[in-house]
Order: sequence, then C-alpha cells, then structure tokens
Amino acid sequence: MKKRNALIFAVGTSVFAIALPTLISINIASREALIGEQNYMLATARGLLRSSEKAADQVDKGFKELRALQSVQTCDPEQIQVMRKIDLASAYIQAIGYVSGNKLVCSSMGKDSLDLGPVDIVQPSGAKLRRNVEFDFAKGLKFIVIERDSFAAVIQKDVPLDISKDIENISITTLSKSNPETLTARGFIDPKWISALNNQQESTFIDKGHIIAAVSSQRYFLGAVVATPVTGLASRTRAIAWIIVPVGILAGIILWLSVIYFLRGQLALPAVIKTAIKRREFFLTYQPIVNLQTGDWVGAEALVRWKRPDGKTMAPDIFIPVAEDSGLIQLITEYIVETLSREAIGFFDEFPRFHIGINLSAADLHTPQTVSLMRKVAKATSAKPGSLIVEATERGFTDPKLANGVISSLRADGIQVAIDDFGTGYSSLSYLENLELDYLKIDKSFVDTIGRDTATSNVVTHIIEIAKTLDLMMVAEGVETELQANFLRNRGVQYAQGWFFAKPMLFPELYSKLRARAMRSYSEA
Ligand SMILES: Nc1nc2c(ncn2[C@@H]2O[C@@H]3COP(=O)(O)O[C@H]4[C@@H](O)[C@H](n5cnc6c(=O)[nH]c(N)nc65)O[C@@H]4COP(=O)(O)O[C@H]3[C@H]2O)c(=O)[nH]1
Repeated sequence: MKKRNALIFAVGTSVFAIALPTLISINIASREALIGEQNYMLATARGLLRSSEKAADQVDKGFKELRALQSVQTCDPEQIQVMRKIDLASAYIQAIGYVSGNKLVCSSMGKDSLDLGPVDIVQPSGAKLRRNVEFDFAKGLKFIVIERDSFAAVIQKDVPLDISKDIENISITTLSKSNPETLTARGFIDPKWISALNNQQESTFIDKGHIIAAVSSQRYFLGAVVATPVTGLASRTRAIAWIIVPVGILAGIILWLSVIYFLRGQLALPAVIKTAIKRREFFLTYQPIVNLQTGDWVGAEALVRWKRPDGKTMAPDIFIPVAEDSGLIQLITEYIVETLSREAIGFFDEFPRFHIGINLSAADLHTPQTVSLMRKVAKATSAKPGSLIVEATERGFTDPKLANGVISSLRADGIQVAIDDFGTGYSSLSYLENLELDYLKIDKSFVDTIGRDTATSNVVTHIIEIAKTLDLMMVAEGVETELQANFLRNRGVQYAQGWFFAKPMLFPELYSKLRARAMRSYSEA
C-alpha cells in the first residue's frame, strides 16, 4: 500500500471507527430506552388491570353469596347482615345491596333506599354498569355501580387506579371492552387508543406524542390503557447513553488502534522485506505439475517462501503485493532466479523433458533486465527450449507494448509463457489473442466450483473452451479431489497441480522423487 493511500485510509478509518460505534450506540440507547419505556407501560397497564379484575372478583363472590341465601326474604335483617359481611371483607366494595328498577332498595348500609340513576352499559355477560353515580352521603365522590340478578355493588371510581397513584406523568384508564367506554380515568386518554384492544390481549404503540400500552382481561369484559408523553424518553435515553456510548467509543478506539497497528505493520513491511532479502530469509518450494492422462510429473512451479527470524512463515499472497507496490519485486525476482540457478545447476541435462515455472510480476515484464536474468538461469540449469516457463498474471499485461517486447525476447530464447490466475482479472478474448502465450493456468477459484452448484460453476468450462480456441495448453491449479481431476481430464485439460497430486516441496525432495520415478519407469520399460 502506498504511503499516501495508507494515510488517507488511516484518517478515514479513524473517523469511521470512532463515529460509527458512537452513532450505533446512541441508536441502541434510544431503542433500548423505547423498549424499556414500553415494557414499563405494559407492566403498569397489567397492574391496573389486575386490580380491576380483583375488584370484579370480589363483586362476583359477593353476588354469589347473596344468591345462595334463597330461603331468606329480600332485605330482611339476615340478608342485610350478609351484605355487611361482604362489604367489610372487600377492599374494593363500598356497599352491596338489592336493586329494584333504578333504586338500591337496601344494602350493607341499611334499609335506606338510594337512587342510582339509569344504566349506562349492559355487558354481554348480563352485568349492568352505571359509571358516574353520586350519593348525598358522599358529596364530590363518584362511584361505579355493577348490577346483576337484582343485586348491585358500589365501587369508588378511583380505587382501581390506586396502584399507580405514585407514578407521575402517566395517564391511565380502565374500560369496559364490550362498549369501549371509560370506567375510571386519570390524565389525557384518546378514546381511539382504547380501540387498539379490539382483538389483541396486549399492545404497545406510539401515537400523538405518547407511548401507549393497552391490555385486555381474559376473564371479564375489562381492559386497561396507560399512556405517557414521548418526551419522558429523552431522560431515559440519556441514562442508557451514559452507559452504552462510552462502551461504543471504547470499541471504536480499540478498532482504530488495531487499524493503526495493522497499517504500521504494512508501512514497515517494505523495510523488513529489504532486510529479509539481505539476510536471505526467502527460499523456494516447488509444486509438481502432472500430466492428467499419464500421471507423470512433467514440471513444477517455483513458489517463494519467507521464513521470518522468529520462525513464522509469511504467505506470498501478503508480501508479494507489498513488494510490488513498494518497487521491491524485482529484487525478489532476482533472488528467486539466483536461488533456482544455484539449486538446479545442470538439472535439465538430467531431466530434459521437465519444466520449471517462475512467477513474474508486472514490473518484471516491463524491463529488459528480466530477459538477461532468465538467460542466466537458463544457462546455469542447462535449460532446453520449453524447460523454463514464466508465469504472469493478467496485471502483467496492462502495458502490452512493454510486456510484449520482453515476452518476445524470452520466447525467442526458448522460454515459454503462461498466463496465471486466468479469469480473475479483466481478460477478454481480443486481449488474449494479441499475446504470445503457450499455457493458460486455470485459477483455483474456478477449479473449486467443480462438482458444486454455484453461480460460477460453468466458468471453468468456458475457460477451457477459450484455451482450446486460442490453441493454448492448460494447467489447472489447486486440484484437491479426484472428482476435479476426472472432470478436467474428461474435458481435455492436459496438466494439473494441486494437493491431490503433491504439495510444494524443497528442491532436494523434488529431485530425489523425480529420480525415483525415472528409475521406476526405466525398470518397468
Ligand atoms: N489450497 C490449495 N492451495 C494450493 C493447491 N495447490 C497449489 N496451491 C497454492 O496455490 C498457489 C498457486 O500459485 P499462484 O496461483 O501462482 O499464486 C502465487 C503467486 O501469484 C504468488 N507467488 C508465489 N511465489 C511467487 C514468486 O516467486 N514470485 C512472484 N512474483 N509471485 C509469487 O503468490 C501466490 C500464492 O502462492 P502460494 O501461497 O505459494 O500458493 C500457491 C500454491 O501453494 C491446493 O491444492 N490447495
């Protein structure tokens, strides 16, 4: 990575790394606050409904006890005595008595007749409700009267709301679901919110700047709705943000420091590569290439390896691009060619039909120095025509004029040319037609799709067709299974390399294995 790009990248990622987690954490904080507020409202509504259901339970129980007194005359002392007991035992019932028309004829308060006024709501269960009854003996207070089978219970309107009397800033209501009318209420409640209970047992939503929770009873025709202004959310968000935002910022800083650490490594890498060249930390491995028809080893690809002084190895996929970007790749190519010249002195005299492939980068293809370098290695290894192959990726041909000059000279010297990682760049048929090539290497990423049902499974077949059209020999890379090998062989691919056949190995191992194979075929002949 170039220094300027790295700096732009560092500044960009720093801003991004701090801002993004901060924004995300603010977003999380406000979402958490909303969820928290909705849960709180729901809990309040449930509590309110529970208290209304308790009142309804006590009324039901009282009515049952009165109905059970069948032998007793209406309003006789024994019945009034039972009414008093029910009244005393209940925290919700203010009075319970006998009704005739709109009058409470007698009750737990005695034999005085009390006027109840007309019925407001008749529930499907048969219960009749009066919502705002006033009595002379309790001026200023309003009561709900529940009537069933000629008995009536009087409940003070605010009693079910008591559970939430300490909660500020919340509007609450209990209601009759059968005919959505408010039974008890405190604060602002939009009657439309009550209809949210239509079919659901519970619901939370936001409307008119309020967070609303509505719950419905399973046992009675009762419901409860509570609402609070959304403005209360800001303080809850702030409280959560105090916890979450610092965590987000910390995560951002850690991310940012990791990016800086990575970049420092990247920026320092060219200097380390230079030192590694001087200290001769690079070495070569050779991966055999097999003839798919005969199984013979026909060649090998030289692959560079870097063993760091700490014993760790670094993959070429990491340091080769850095060497290319920092102008060090030619030093590495030189190093590789020298290593091969040293390791394989006179090699092709012994194995004249074998070939060795060397990877070249774009910069190598753009300088005539590469030609003299290759002549040196050809001489040292006693190369015959076709013994050495240079492998270049599509990026190597971005300046075709320069590259073609070097390629023509190499081919004139009997060195063949392979296009590597074919299909991963921007190659087009017309561009390939204008290059002097001998081999096309099918990239591992396409070989991997063989036998799999992926979007790119057909690409390998198209690449094979292109190679045949251009009359190029093919080498499939990264063959790992028999299925892949059979597929490629059946479609006319001549050569392959991959772990299915052999992994990259050091030169002495390659040499001894080649000798053993030669001996075997000599003795079989
Ligand atoms: N998973 C798997 N991998 C397999 C299999 N068969 C071969 N490979 C790996 O596939 C890569 C093939 O090399 P490449 O396509 O030329 O790709 C090479 C080449 O582009 C570059 N490179 C390696 N050595 C040199 C070099 O000396 N000079 C230059 N300029 N580039 C090199 O680095 C790339 C990566 O090289 P490596 O890490 O050695 O990785 C090698 C090889 O070890 C297999 O069956 N399974």
